[in-house]
Amino acid sequence: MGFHVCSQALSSAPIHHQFRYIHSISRGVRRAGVSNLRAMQQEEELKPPGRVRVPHVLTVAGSDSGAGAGIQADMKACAARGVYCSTVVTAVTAQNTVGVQGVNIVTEEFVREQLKSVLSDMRPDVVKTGMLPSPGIVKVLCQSLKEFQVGALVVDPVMVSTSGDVLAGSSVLASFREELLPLADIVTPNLREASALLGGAPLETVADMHSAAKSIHNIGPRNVLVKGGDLPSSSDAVDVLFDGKEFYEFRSTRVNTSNTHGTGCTLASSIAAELARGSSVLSAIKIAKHYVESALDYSKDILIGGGHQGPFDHLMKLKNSAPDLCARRLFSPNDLLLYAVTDSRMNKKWGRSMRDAVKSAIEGGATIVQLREKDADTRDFLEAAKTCVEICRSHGVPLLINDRIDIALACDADGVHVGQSDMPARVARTILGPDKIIGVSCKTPEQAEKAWIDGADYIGCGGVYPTNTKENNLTVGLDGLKTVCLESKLPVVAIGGFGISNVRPVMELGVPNLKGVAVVSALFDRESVSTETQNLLKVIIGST
Ligand SMILES: Cc1ncc(COP(=O)(O)OP(=O)(O)O)c(N)n1
Ligand SMILES: Cc1nc(C(=O)O)sc1CCOP(=O)(O)O
Ligand SMILES: [Mg+2]
Repeated sequence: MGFHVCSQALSSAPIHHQFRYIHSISRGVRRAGVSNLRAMQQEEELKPPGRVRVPHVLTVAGSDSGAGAGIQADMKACAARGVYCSTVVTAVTAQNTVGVQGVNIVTEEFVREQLKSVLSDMRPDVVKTGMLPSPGIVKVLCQSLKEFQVGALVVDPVMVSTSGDVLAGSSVLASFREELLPLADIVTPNLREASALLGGAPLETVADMHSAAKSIHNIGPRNVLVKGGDLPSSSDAVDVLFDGKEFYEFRSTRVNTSNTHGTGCTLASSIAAELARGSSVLSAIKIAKHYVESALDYSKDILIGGGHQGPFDHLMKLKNSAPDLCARRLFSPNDLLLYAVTDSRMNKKWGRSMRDAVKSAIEGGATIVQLREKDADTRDFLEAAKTCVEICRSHGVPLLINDRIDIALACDADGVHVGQSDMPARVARTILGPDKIIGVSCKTPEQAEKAWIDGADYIGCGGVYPTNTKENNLTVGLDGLKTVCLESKLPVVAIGGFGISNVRPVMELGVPNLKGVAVVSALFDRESVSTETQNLLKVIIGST
């Protein structure tokens, strides 16, 4: 299959070079009688200018109607790892979290047709196999792989589902041994599959796994990963890799969850995805294992189905929309009512930590918080921000970071606030994705229009009154605020010089877009942040 040579030769090359090279090598090998170099040149010439090749895995597997395993798991894993995934369906199963209720095997002719469609045109970098339910289908696959060579072949020798149902009978075993495994760059049996491939002797210890990996390697695959997730004698999950020379052990703490349906498919397709991205076999396994563990850990408390083995969340996003599991919720313009903006200098002056400042503001009734820490050390800022995220989330109050998109991402804040000379909102939106809150400072209707086009959620308009908190800040006054509010398509929070004595006229402007006031010194340059917040909130509520 050619992958082994590539990975050895390129292990120290930068990842994007490795990726380009794997494409070139695999294309080169495909053309019999043409030198690799010539084929590589032709390949580059064939690529239309300005178009980018993307890593691509073809999965040849069965469909799982419950979507925890099989083709569906492979597609989600590849999507999560940033790799395109095409599919050849070998069987359609009726399946849920209880078990497999039915299997409908696709004809050999139609599997061949699917393989030809994908391999002749779309040229996947890596083929990954899962459920191959008949010796005839294994034969068709092996013939196609010889006709259309690919960069690497990952074989997950699926035989029995996690619920204990047989997905490939013993007749398939001989085809695996004689035809498929000799073509594989890596095969990933679990304990039962490894035992079945070797004639049925049970594997009970890590030493048994070592000798099984070696024996399976003798059948022909370049690498054998025996997965020890079910090993009764170990409290850790141990997987053993044998590459023909060395053994490697991958140990990880078991995730305490029953949501493990599809872990085998996911690990194999994640390995395939990493190989397609240009990783060596060893790195691909490491990255894939880490990814599967993170997804299992994220999903350990999700509930889908009534059976004893649930699916997990490959994209680690489902809980964002489950209000009972996560206090995070979508942005509402009413969150802007009393917007507390912290200030590192004021915290220092009053001997307050960022955490205590945020906690007090929330206790006083702040409806949204922004960490505006202009001279905080990055590491300290990140640590404090993580604590503030926890506090805010436990109170259902959104937390935004001023200016620093990196800190917002690292602490998983709810969003950012950026000004006219900070990172453009359009770029921040691309980096942060659709779910985060983005606010933009605007002094004019034109800036407000641009913020809307760029995908912001709200604008901050000021300085309404003069302020000592921000140097050289242009004041727009109540009239400027009103003009911006009337033109803005986004909700507006007013900022600059607000306190108990002057907040009422702003709230009484009577423009529907104006949703609240953002305040720094009147809350944080005071002895009791919670009392000041409470008192200001009373005035705001009283005037709305
Ligand atoms: C709610 C809100 N509005 C405006 C600002 C000011 O942001 P910016 O113009 O980027 O200035 P700095 O705060 O970075 O000095 C804000 N922070 N919050
Ligand atoms: C951070 C900030 N931005 C402003 C703007 O006009 O965009 S005014 C300002 C400072 C607001 O502080 P205080 O509440 O202490 O006046
Ligand atoms: Mg800024």
